[in-house]
Amino acid sequence: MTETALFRDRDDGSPSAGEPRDTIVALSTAAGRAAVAVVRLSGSRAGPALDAIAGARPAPRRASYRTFRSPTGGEVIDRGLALWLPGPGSATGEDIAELHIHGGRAVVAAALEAALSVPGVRMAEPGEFTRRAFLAGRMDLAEVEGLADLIEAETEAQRRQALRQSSGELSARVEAWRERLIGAMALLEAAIDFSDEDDVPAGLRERAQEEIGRLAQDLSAALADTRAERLRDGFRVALVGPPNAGKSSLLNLLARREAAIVADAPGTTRDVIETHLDLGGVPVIVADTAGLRETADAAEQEGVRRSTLQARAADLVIWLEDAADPTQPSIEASSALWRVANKADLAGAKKGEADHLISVRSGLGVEELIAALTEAARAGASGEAIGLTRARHRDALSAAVAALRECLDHPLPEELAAELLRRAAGELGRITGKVGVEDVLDRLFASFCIGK
Ligand SMILES: Nc1nc2c(c(=O)[nH]1)N(C=O)[C@@H](CNc1ccc(C(=O)N[C@@H](CCC(=O)O)C(=O)O)cc1)CN2
Ligand SMILES: Nc1nc2c(ncn2[C@@H]2O[C@H](COP(=O)(O)OP(=O)(O)OP(=O)(O)O)[C@@H](O)[C@H]2O)c(=O)[nH]1
Ligand SMILES: [Mg+2]
Repeated sequence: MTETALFRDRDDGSPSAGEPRDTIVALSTAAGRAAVAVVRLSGSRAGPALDAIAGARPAPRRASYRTFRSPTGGEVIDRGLALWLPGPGSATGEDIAELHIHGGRAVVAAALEAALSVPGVRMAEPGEFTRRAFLAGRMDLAEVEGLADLIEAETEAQRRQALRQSSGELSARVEAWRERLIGAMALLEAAIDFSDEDDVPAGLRERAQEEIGRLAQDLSAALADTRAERLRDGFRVALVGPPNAGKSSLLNLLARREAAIVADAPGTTRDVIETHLDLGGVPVIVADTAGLRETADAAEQEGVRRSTLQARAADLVIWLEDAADPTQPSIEASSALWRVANKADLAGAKKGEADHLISVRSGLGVEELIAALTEAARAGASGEAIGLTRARHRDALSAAVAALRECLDHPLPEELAAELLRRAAGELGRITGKVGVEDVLDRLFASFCIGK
Protein backbone atom coordinates (compact mmCIF):
# COMPACT_ATOMS: atom_id res chain seq x y z
CA MET A 1 0.00 0.00 0.00
CA THR A 2 1.26 3.45 -0.82
CA GLU A 3 1.53 5.93 2.03
CA THR A 4 2.07 9.53 1.15
CA ALA A 5 5.12 11.03 2.74
CA LEU A 6 3.11 14.02 3.90
CA PHE A 7 0.48 12.31 6.02
CA ARG A 8 1.23 9.14 7.99
CA ASP A 9 -1.61 7.17 9.46
CA ARG A 10 -2.04 6.19 13.09
CA ASP A 11 -0.70 2.88 14.41
CA ASP A 12 -4.12 1.21 14.19
CA GLY A 13 -4.18 2.04 10.49
CA SER A 14 -7.24 4.28 10.65
CA PRO A 15 -6.75 7.94 9.96
CA SER A 16 -8.37 10.31 12.45
CA ALA A 17 -11.25 12.51 11.42
CA GLY A 18 -10.69 16.08 10.33
CA GLU A 19 -7.03 15.69 9.42
CA PRO A 20 -5.77 16.05 5.89
CA ARG A 21 -4.68 12.43 5.78
CA ASP A 22 -8.32 11.28 5.71
CA THR A 23 -9.22 9.69 2.46
CA ILE A 24 -11.75 11.88 0.72
CA VAL A 25 -14.43 11.01 -1.76
CA ALA A 26 -16.73 13.11 -3.93
CA LEU A 27 -18.70 13.17 -7.11
CA SER A 28 -16.25 14.96 -9.41
CA THR A 29 -18.63 15.46 -12.30
CA ALA A 30 -21.57 17.88 -12.15
CA ALA A 31 -24.41 17.04 -9.79
CA GLY A 32 -27.65 15.83 -11.34
CA ARG A 33 -28.60 13.26 -13.95
CA ALA A 34 -25.87 12.63 -16.53
CA ALA A 35 -24.69 10.00 -18.99
CA VAL A 36 -21.60 9.19 -16.96
CA ALA A 37 -20.47 10.29 -13.52
CA VAL A 38 -17.05 10.06 -11.89
CA VAL A 39 -16.71 9.34 -8.18
CA ARG A 40 -13.18 10.08 -7.09
CA LEU A 41 -11.26 9.10 -3.96
CA SER A 42 -7.92 10.47 -2.81
CA GLY A 43 -5.79 9.28 0.09
CA SER A 44 -4.31 6.14 1.56
CA ARG A 45 -7.69 4.32 1.70
CA ALA A 46 -8.42 4.90 -1.99
CA GLY A 47 -6.75 1.58 -2.91
CA PRO A 48 -8.50 -0.52 -0.23
CA ALA A 49 -11.79 1.14 -1.20
CA LEU A 50 -11.24 0.19 -4.83
CA ASP A 51 -10.43 -3.39 -3.80
CA ALA A 52 -13.60 -3.54 -1.75
CA ILE A 53 -15.89 -2.03 -4.41
CA ALA A 54 -14.38 -3.18 -7.70
CA GLY A 55 -12.89 -6.51 -6.60
CA ALA A 56 -9.29 -5.52 -7.20
CA ARG A 57 -7.15 -2.64 -8.39
CA PRO A 58 -6.62 -2.36 -12.14
CA ALA A 59 -3.10 -1.75 -13.46
CA PRO A 60 -2.05 1.85 -12.75
CA ARG A 61 -3.47 4.39 -15.25
CA ARG A 62 -5.36 1.76 -17.21
CA ALA A 63 -9.14 1.93 -17.45
CA SER A 64 -10.69 -1.39 -16.55
CA TYR A 65 -14.33 -2.51 -16.88
CA ARG A 66 -15.57 -3.76 -13.52
CA THR A 67 -18.64 -4.69 -11.56
CA PHE A 68 -19.01 -2.29 -8.62
CA ARG A 69 -20.48 -3.81 -5.46
CA SER A 70 -21.45 -2.51 -2.04
CA PRO A 71 -18.66 -3.57 0.36
CA THR A 72 -21.25 -4.10 3.11
CA GLY A 73 -24.06 -6.08 1.43
CA GLY A 74 -22.32 -7.22 -1.74
CA GLU A 75 -25.14 -5.91 -3.89
CA VAL A 76 -24.23 -4.90 -7.44
CA ILE A 77 -24.38 -1.08 -7.75
CA ASP A 78 -23.41 -0.65 -11.41
CA ARG A 79 -20.88 -1.78 -13.99
CA GLY A 80 -18.35 0.75 -15.19
CA LEU A 81 -14.73 1.76 -15.56
CA ALA A 82 -12.31 1.78 -12.66
CA LEU A 83 -9.09 3.78 -12.58
CA TRP A 84 -6.18 3.40 -10.20
CA LEU A 85 -3.75 6.33 -10.10
CA PRO A 86 -1.18 5.67 -7.40
CA GLY A 87 0.58 8.59 -5.74
CA PRO A 88 2.77 10.53 -5.78
CA GLY A 89 2.43 10.91 -9.57
CA SER A 90 -1.28 11.68 -9.36
CA ALA A 91 -3.28 14.89 -9.54
CA THR A 92 -3.34 15.24 -5.73
CA GLY A 93 -0.01 13.56 -5.08
CA GLU A 94 -1.90 10.88 -3.13
CA ASP A 95 -3.34 7.56 -4.26
CA ILE A 96 -6.42 8.22 -6.36
CA ALA A 97 -9.19 5.79 -7.31
CA GLU A 98 -11.98 6.61 -9.72
CA LEU A 99 -15.29 4.93 -10.40
CA HIS A 100 -16.75 5.89 -13.78
CA ILE A 101 -20.40 4.97 -13.40
CA HIS A 102 -23.73 5.70 -15.03
CA GLY A 103 -24.79 9.17 -13.98
CA GLY A 104 -28.15 8.54 -12.37
CA ARG A 105 -28.82 10.07 -8.98
CA ALA A 106 -29.40 6.71 -7.27
CA VAL A 107 -26.31 5.15 -8.87
CA VAL A 108 -24.16 8.07 -7.69
CA ALA A 109 -25.68 7.96 -4.20
CA ALA A 110 -25.04 4.20 -3.94
CA ALA A 111 -21.44 4.55 -5.16
CA LEU A 112 -20.74 7.34 -2.64
CA GLU A 113 -22.32 5.28 0.12
CA ALA A 114 -20.16 2.31 -0.85
CA ALA A 115 -17.02 4.45 -0.70
CA LEU A 116 -18.04 6.00 2.63
CA SER A 117 -18.57 2.54 4.15
CA VAL A 118 -14.83 1.94 3.86
CA PRO A 119 -13.08 2.92 7.14
CA GLY A 120 -11.18 6.19 6.93
CA VAL A 121 -13.14 7.57 3.98
CA ARG A 122 -15.17 10.77 4.32
CA MET A 123 -16.84 13.27 2.00
CA ALA A 124 -14.52 15.89 0.52
CA GLU A 125 -14.96 19.57 1.15
CA PRO A 126 -15.14 21.98 -1.81
CA GLY A 127 -11.74 22.25 -3.47
CA GLU A 128 -10.19 19.69 -1.16
CA PHE A 129 -8.65 17.58 -3.95
CA THR A 130 -6.94 20.68 -5.30
CA ARG A 131 -5.94 21.77 -1.79
CA ARG A 132 -4.10 18.48 -1.44
CA ALA A 133 -2.36 19.03 -4.78
CA PHE A 134 -1.23 22.42 -3.42
CA LEU A 135 -0.13 20.97 -0.07
CA ALA A 136 1.79 18.23 -1.88
CA GLY A 137 3.60 20.95 -3.83
CA ARG A 138 2.17 19.80 -7.15
CA MET A 139 0.61 23.20 -7.84
CA ASP A 140 1.35 26.67 -6.52
CA LEU A 141 -1.30 29.20 -5.60
CA ALA A 142 -1.35 31.03 -8.93
CA GLU A 143 -1.71 27.68 -10.70
CA VAL A 144 -4.59 26.72 -8.41
CA GLU A 145 -6.27 30.03 -9.24
CA GLY A 146 -5.72 29.29 -12.92
CA LEU A 147 -7.39 25.92 -12.44
CA ALA A 148 -10.36 27.57 -10.72
CA ASP A 149 -10.60 29.96 -13.68
CA LEU A 150 -10.36 27.03 -16.12
CA ILE A 151 -13.41 25.47 -14.53
CA GLU A 152 -15.23 28.82 -14.75
CA ALA A 153 -14.04 29.66 -18.28
CA GLU A 154 -16.90 30.33 -20.67
CA THR A 155 -15.05 31.58 -23.74
CA GLU A 156 -12.04 30.44 -25.76
CA ALA A 157 -9.82 33.35 -24.75
CA GLN A 158 -10.68 32.75 -21.08
CA ARG A 159 -9.92 29.05 -21.45
CA ARG A 160 -6.54 29.74 -23.04
CA GLN A 161 -5.58 32.27 -20.37
CA ALA A 162 -6.69 30.00 -17.52
CA LEU A 163 -4.83 27.03 -18.99
CA ARG A 164 -1.66 29.10 -19.27
CA GLN A 165 -1.99 30.32 -15.68
CA SER A 166 -2.75 26.81 -14.39
CA SER A 167 0.31 25.55 -16.28
CA GLY A 168 2.58 27.92 -14.36
CA GLU A 169 3.14 30.79 -16.81
CA LEU A 170 2.13 33.55 -14.39
CA SER A 171 4.12 31.86 -11.62
CA ALA A 172 7.19 31.76 -13.88
CA ARG A 173 6.84 35.45 -14.70
CA VAL A 174 6.48 36.40 -11.03
CA GLU A 175 9.33 34.08 -10.08
CA ALA A 176 11.60 35.74 -12.67
CA TRP A 177 10.89 39.13 -11.08
CA ARG A 178 11.55 37.70 -7.65
CA GLU A 179 14.89 36.31 -8.80
CA ARG A 180 15.92 39.68 -10.20
CA LEU A 181 15.01 41.23 -6.84
CA ILE A 182 17.14 38.67 -5.07
CA GLY A 183 19.96 39.49 -7.48
CA ALA A 184 19.68 43.18 -6.57
CA MET A 185 19.64 42.20 -2.89
CA ALA A 186 22.85 40.24 -3.39
CA LEU A 187 24.51 43.31 -4.90
CA LEU A 188 23.46 45.42 -1.91
CA GLU A 189 24.68 42.80 0.52
CA ALA A 190 28.01 42.63 -1.27
CA ALA A 191 28.22 46.41 -0.97
CA ILE A 192 27.54 46.07 2.78
CA ASP A 193 30.24 43.38 3.16
CA PHE A 194 32.83 45.44 1.37
CA SER A 195 31.96 48.73 3.01
CA ASP A 196 34.70 48.48 5.69
CA GLU A 197 37.38 47.78 3.17
CA ASP A 198 39.26 50.12 0.92
CA ASP A 199 38.87 48.13 -2.28
CA VAL A 200 35.05 48.30 -2.56
CA PRO A 201 34.26 46.97 -6.01
CA ALA A 202 33.20 49.99 -7.96
CA GLY A 203 29.53 50.67 -8.48
CA LEU A 204 27.90 47.77 -6.59
CA ARG A 205 25.38 50.12 -5.10
CA GLU A 206 24.84 51.87 -8.43
CA ARG A 207 24.29 48.59 -10.25
CA ALA A 208 21.76 47.54 -7.60
CA GLN A 209 19.99 50.88 -7.90
CA GLU A 210 19.77 50.57 -11.68
CA GLU A 211 18.30 47.09 -11.47
CA ILE A 212 15.79 48.29 -8.86
CA GLY A 213 14.81 51.07 -11.24
CA ARG A 214 14.29 48.64 -14.14
CA LEU A 215 12.32 46.28 -11.91
CA ALA A 216 10.09 49.09 -10.68
CA GLN A 217 9.39 49.96 -14.30
CA ASP A 218 8.63 46.39 -15.36
CA LEU A 219 6.39 45.76 -12.36
CA SER A 220 4.57 49.04 -12.88
CA ALA A 221 3.99 48.17 -16.53
CA ALA A 222 2.55 44.78 -15.54
CA LEU A 223 0.35 46.54 -13.00
CA ALA A 224 -0.91 49.04 -15.57
CA ASP A 225 -1.86 46.25 -17.97
CA THR A 226 -5.33 45.26 -16.79
CA ARG A 227 -6.22 43.16 -19.83
CA ALA A 228 -5.86 39.75 -18.23
CA GLU A 229 -8.13 40.69 -15.34
CA ARG A 230 -10.63 42.08 -17.80
CA LEU A 231 -10.58 38.84 -19.75
CA ARG A 232 -11.22 36.91 -16.57
CA ASP A 233 -14.04 39.19 -15.38
CA GLY A 234 -15.50 40.26 -18.72
CA PHE A 235 -15.30 43.46 -20.78
CA ARG A 236 -18.11 45.75 -19.59
CA VAL A 237 -20.19 47.77 -22.02
CA ALA A 238 -22.92 50.14 -20.79
CA LEU A 239 -25.79 51.22 -23.04
CA VAL A 240 -26.80 54.69 -21.88
CA GLY A 241 -28.52 57.68 -23.37
CA PRO A 242 -31.85 59.47 -23.60
CA PRO A 243 -35.12 57.55 -23.10
CA ASN A 244 -36.65 55.77 -26.08
CA ALA A 245 -33.47 55.78 -28.20
CA GLY A 246 -33.63 52.00 -28.53
CA LYS A 247 -31.15 50.84 -25.86
CA SER A 248 -33.27 47.89 -24.80
CA SER A 249 -33.95 47.05 -28.46
CA LEU A 250 -30.19 47.00 -29.11
CA LEU A 251 -29.56 44.84 -26.05
CA ASN A 252 -32.15 42.33 -27.25
CA LEU A 253 -30.59 42.29 -30.69
CA LEU A 254 -27.13 41.60 -29.23
CA ALA A 255 -28.48 38.99 -26.83
CA ARG A 256 -30.60 37.41 -29.57
CA ARG A 257 -33.50 37.15 -27.12
CA GLU A 258 -36.10 39.39 -25.53
CA ALA A 259 -34.06 40.02 -22.38
CA ALA A 260 -35.38 43.55 -21.78
CA ILE A 261 -38.83 45.06 -22.17
CA VAL A 262 -39.18 47.31 -25.21
CA ALA A 263 -42.09 49.74 -25.40
CA ASP A 264 -43.10 52.90 -27.25
CA ALA A 265 -43.24 54.96 -24.09
CA PRO A 266 -40.03 56.62 -22.85
CA GLY A 267 -38.93 55.59 -19.37
CA THR A 268 -39.60 51.87 -19.88
CA THR A 269 -36.36 50.51 -18.43
CA ARG A 270 -35.56 51.10 -14.76
CA ASP A 271 -33.46 48.15 -13.61
CA VAL A 272 -30.07 47.43 -15.13
CA ILE A 273 -30.36 44.40 -17.37
CA GLU A 274 -27.18 42.53 -18.22
CA THR A 275 -26.49 40.07 -20.95
CA HIS A 276 -23.33 38.04 -21.51
CA LEU A 277 -21.90 37.81 -25.02
CA ASP A 278 -18.95 35.96 -26.47
CA LEU A 279 -17.32 38.32 -28.96
CA GLY A 280 -14.34 36.70 -30.63
CA GLY A 281 -13.62 34.60 -27.54
CA VAL A 282 -13.78 37.53 -25.14
CA PRO A 283 -16.62 37.62 -22.61
CA VAL A 284 -18.52 40.88 -22.94
CA ILE A 285 -21.10 42.00 -20.40
CA VAL A 286 -23.58 44.45 -21.93
CA ALA A 287 -25.75 46.44 -19.53
CA ASP A 288 -29.00 48.07 -20.64
CA THR A 289 -29.92 51.02 -18.43
CA ALA A 290 -32.71 53.48 -17.77
CA GLY A 291 -32.92 56.39 -20.20
CA LEU A 292 -31.45 59.56 -18.70
CA ARG A 293 -33.95 62.31 -17.97
CA GLU A 294 -35.28 64.53 -15.19
CA THR A 295 -38.18 62.75 -13.60
CA ALA A 296 -40.43 62.96 -10.57
CA ASP A 297 -40.90 59.19 -10.48
CA ALA A 298 -38.84 57.77 -7.60
CA ALA A 299 -38.25 54.38 -9.23
CA GLU A 300 -37.14 56.00 -12.46
CA GLN A 301 -34.83 58.36 -10.52
CA GLU A 302 -33.17 55.35 -8.97
CA GLY A 303 -32.89 53.81 -12.45
CA VAL A 304 -31.14 56.95 -13.72
CA ARG A 305 -28.76 56.86 -10.77
CA ARG A 306 -27.87 53.25 -11.62
CA SER A 307 -27.31 54.19 -15.27
CA THR A 308 -24.65 56.68 -14.26
CA LEU A 309 -22.98 54.08 -12.03
CA GLN A 310 -22.92 51.60 -14.91
CA ALA A 311 -21.38 54.20 -17.20
CA ARG A 312 -18.66 54.89 -14.67
CA ALA A 313 -17.81 51.20 -14.18
CA ALA A 314 -17.87 50.31 -17.89
CA ASP A 315 -14.84 49.70 -20.07
CA LEU A 316 -16.83 51.18 -22.94
CA VAL A 317 -19.92 53.39 -22.92
CA ILE A 318 -22.27 53.30 -25.88
CA TRP A 319 -24.18 56.55 -25.89
CA LEU A 320 -27.29 55.65 -27.86
CA GLU A 321 -29.31 58.52 -29.30
CA ASP A 322 -32.13 58.97 -31.80
CA ALA A 323 -30.63 59.81 -35.19
CA ALA A 324 -33.41 62.31 -35.78
CA ASP A 325 -32.87 63.96 -32.41
CA PRO A 326 -29.13 64.05 -31.51
CA THR A 327 -28.22 64.61 -27.86
CA GLN A 328 -24.80 65.53 -26.51
CA PRO A 329 -23.52 62.85 -24.11
CA SER A 330 -24.30 64.06 -20.60
CA ILE A 331 -22.54 61.28 -18.80
CA GLU A 332 -19.25 60.84 -17.04
CA ALA A 333 -17.48 57.88 -18.60
CA SER A 334 -14.15 56.86 -17.12
CA SER A 335 -13.16 55.13 -20.37
CA ALA A 336 -14.07 55.13 -24.06
CA LEU A 337 -17.42 56.53 -25.17
CA TRP A 338 -18.95 55.91 -28.57
CA ARG A 339 -21.85 57.94 -29.87
CA VAL A 340 -24.25 55.68 -31.73
CA ALA A 341 -27.26 57.12 -33.57
CA ASN A 342 -30.20 54.68 -33.88
CA LYS A 343 -33.38 54.56 -35.99
CA ALA A 344 -31.56 55.20 -39.27
CA ASP A 345 -34.66 53.77 -40.94
CA LEU A 346 -36.77 56.81 -40.03
CA ALA A 347 -37.08 59.96 -42.12
CA GLY A 348 -34.82 62.75 -40.93
CA ALA A 349 -32.17 60.38 -39.55
CA LYS A 350 -28.61 61.78 -39.77
CA LYS A 351 -25.28 60.42 -38.60
CA GLY A 352 -24.31 63.90 -37.42
CA GLU A 353 -21.50 63.75 -34.86
CA ALA A 354 -22.14 60.09 -34.06
CA ASP A 355 -19.44 57.43 -34.49
CA HIS A 356 -21.96 54.90 -35.82
CA LEU A 357 -25.34 55.17 -37.51
CA ILE A 358 -27.51 52.09 -37.01
CA SER A 359 -31.05 50.85 -37.18
CA VAL A 360 -31.99 48.12 -34.77
CA ARG A 361 -35.19 47.72 -36.76
CA SER A 362 -33.67 47.27 -40.23
CA GLY A 363 -30.28 45.95 -39.11
CA LEU A 364 -28.40 48.72 -40.90
CA GLY A 365 -24.94 49.31 -39.46
CA VAL A 366 -25.40 46.67 -36.76
CA GLU A 367 -22.84 44.27 -38.17
CA GLU A 368 -20.22 47.03 -38.27
CA LEU A 369 -21.05 48.04 -34.69
CA ILE A 370 -20.63 44.44 -33.50
CA ALA A 371 -17.34 44.16 -35.39
CA ALA A 372 -16.10 47.35 -33.72
CA LEU A 373 -17.24 46.06 -30.32
CA THR A 374 -15.44 42.78 -30.89
CA GLU A 375 -12.26 44.64 -31.76
CA ALA A 376 -12.55 46.88 -28.69
CA ALA A 377 -13.13 43.90 -26.42
CA ARG A 378 -10.18 42.06 -27.92
CA ALA A 379 -7.90 45.07 -27.54
CA GLY A 380 -9.11 45.66 -23.99
CA ALA A 381 -8.98 42.11 -22.76
CA SER A 382 -6.21 40.10 -24.32
CA GLY A 383 -2.49 40.50 -24.50
CA GLU A 384 0.48 38.34 -25.43
CA ALA A 385 2.22 38.07 -22.08
CA ILE A 386 0.34 36.33 -19.30
CA GLY A 387 -0.94 39.06 -17.02
CA LEU A 388 -2.31 39.55 -13.54
CA THR A 389 -5.81 38.10 -13.36
CA ARG A 390 -6.93 38.99 -9.83
CA ALA A 391 -7.09 41.91 -7.42
CA ARG A 392 -4.97 39.75 -5.10
CA HIS A 393 -2.11 39.78 -7.63
CA ARG A 394 -2.47 43.52 -8.13
CA ASP A 395 -2.38 44.20 -4.38
CA ALA A 396 0.80 42.17 -3.95
CA LEU A 397 2.47 43.79 -6.95
CA SER A 398 1.47 47.30 -5.84
CA ALA A 399 3.00 46.68 -2.44
CA ALA A 400 6.18 45.42 -4.12
CA VAL A 401 6.34 48.48 -6.37
CA ALA A 402 5.81 50.77 -3.36
CA ALA A 403 8.78 49.18 -1.61
CA LEU A 404 10.95 49.58 -4.72
CA ARG A 405 9.89 53.21 -5.16
CA GLU A 406 10.89 53.90 -1.58
CA CYS A 407 14.32 52.53 -2.45
CA LEU A 408 14.53 54.78 -5.48
CA ASP A 409 13.15 57.97 -3.96
CA HIS A 410 15.53 58.25 -1.00
CA PRO A 411 19.27 57.69 -0.73
CA LEU A 412 18.96 54.91 1.87
CA PRO A 413 21.73 53.03 3.64
CA GLU A 414 22.29 49.60 2.03
CA GLU A 415 20.81 47.79 5.05
CA LEU A 416 17.50 49.65 4.77
CA ALA A 417 17.39 49.29 1.01
CA ALA A 418 18.00 45.53 1.34
CA GLU A 419 15.18 45.31 3.86
CA LEU A 420 12.81 47.01 1.42
CA LEU A 421 13.83 44.59 -1.33
CA ARG A 422 13.16 41.70 1.03
CA ARG A 423 9.69 43.09 1.62
CA ALA A 424 9.12 43.41 -2.13
CA ALA A 425 10.27 39.82 -2.67
CA GLY A 426 7.90 38.69 0.07
CA GLU A 427 5.00 40.43 -1.65
CA LEU A 428 5.81 38.67 -4.92
CA GLY A 429 6.02 35.40 -3.01
CA ARG A 430 2.41 35.84 -1.94
CA ILE A 431 1.30 35.54 -5.55
CA THR A 432 2.62 32.00 -5.91
CA GLY A 433 1.84 31.16 -2.30
CA LYS A 434 5.39 30.90 -1.05
CA VAL A 435 4.53 33.38 1.71
CA GLY A 436 1.71 33.45 4.31
CA VAL A 437 -1.49 32.74 2.45
CA GLU A 438 -3.69 30.66 4.79
CA ASP A 439 -6.64 33.05 4.64
CA VAL A 440 -6.37 33.23 0.86
CA LEU A 441 -6.38 29.44 0.65
CA ASP A 442 -9.52 29.01 2.71
CA ARG A 443 -11.42 31.50 0.58
CA LEU A 444 -10.10 30.15 -2.70
CA PHE A 445 -10.77 26.49 -2.04
CA ALA A 446 -14.24 27.27 -0.71
CA SER A 447 -15.00 28.76 -4.13
CA PHE A 448 -14.30 25.44 -5.86
CA CYS A 449 -16.96 22.86 -6.61
CA ILE A 450 -17.03 19.79 -4.42
CA GLY A 451 -15.08 17.07 -6.17
CA LYS A 452 -12.39 19.41 -7.52
N1 LIG B 1 -10.78 11.06 -14.97
C1 LIG B 1 -10.11 12.15 -14.70
N2 LIG B 1 -9.87 13.08 -15.63
C2 LIG B 1 -9.20 14.21 -15.30
C3 LIG B 1 -8.72 14.43 -14.01
C4 LIG B 1 -8.97 13.43 -13.03
O1 LIG B 1 -8.60 13.56 -11.87
N3 LIG B 1 -9.66 12.33 -13.42
N4 LIG B 1 -8.02 15.62 -13.73
C5 LIG B 1 -7.97 16.18 -12.47
O2 LIG B 1 -7.50 17.25 -12.23
C6 LIG B 1 -7.42 16.33 -14.84
C7 LIG B 1 -6.16 15.62 -15.23
N5 LIG B 1 -5.21 15.76 -14.17
C8 LIG B 1 -4.19 14.88 -13.93
C9 LIG B 1 -3.02 15.35 -13.38
C10 LIG B 1 -1.96 14.49 -13.17
C11 LIG B 1 -2.07 13.18 -13.51
C12 LIG B 1 -0.95 12.26 -13.34
O3 LIG B 1 -1.16 11.11 -13.10
N6 LIG B 1 0.30 12.74 -13.48
C13 LIG B 1 1.50 12.01 -13.29
C14 LIG B 1 1.79 11.00 -14.34
C15 LIG B 1 1.81 11.53 -15.71
C16 LIG B 1 2.00 10.43 -16.74
O4 LIG B 1 2.29 9.31 -16.39
O5 LIG B 1 1.90 10.76 -17.93
C17 LIG B 1 2.69 12.94 -13.08
O6 LIG B 1 2.55 14.11 -13.40
O7 LIG B 1 3.68 12.47 -12.55
C18 LIG B 1 -3.25 12.70 -14.03
C19 LIG B 1 -4.32 13.55 -14.23
C20 LIG B 1 -8.39 16.40 -15.97
N7 LIG B 1 -8.97 15.12 -16.27
N1 LIG C 1 -38.07 53.02 -36.21
C1 LIG C 1 -37.30 52.47 -35.30
N2 LIG C 1 -37.77 52.28 -34.05
C2 LIG C 1 -36.96 51.69 -33.15
C3 LIG C 1 -35.64 51.30 -33.47
N3 LIG C 1 -35.10 50.76 -32.36
C4 LIG C 1 -36.03 50.82 -31.39
N4 LIG C 1 -37.16 51.38 -31.86
C5 LIG C 1 -38.41 51.65 -31.14
O1 LIG C 1 -38.19 52.67 -30.20
C6 LIG C 1 -39.02 52.49 -29.04
C7 LIG C 1 -38.19 52.52 -27.80
O2 LIG C 1 -37.33 51.41 -27.80
P1 LIG C 1 -36.61 50.89 -26.48
O3 LIG C 1 -35.64 49.87 -26.92
O4 LIG C 1 -37.60 50.53 -25.45
O5 LIG C 1 -35.86 52.23 -26.07
P2 LIG C 1 -34.99 52.50 -24.76
O6 LIG C 1 -33.85 53.35 -25.15
O7 LIG C 1 -34.66 51.23 -24.09
O8 LIG C 1 -36.00 53.34 -23.89
P3 LIG C 1 -36.01 53.54 -22.28
O9 LIG C 1 -35.93 52.20 -21.64
O10 LIG C 1 -37.30 54.21 -22.04
O11 LIG C 1 -34.86 54.40 -21.94
C8 LIG C 1 -39.73 51.15 -29.26
O12 LIG C 1 -41.02 51.40 -29.76
C9 LIG C 1 -38.87 50.47 -30.30
O13 LIG C 1 -39.60 49.54 -31.07
C10 LIG C 1 -35.17 51.51 -34.80
O14 LIG C 1 -34.05 51.19 -35.18
N5 LIG C 1 -36.05 52.11 -35.66
MG1 LIG D 1 -35.07 50.50 -22.25
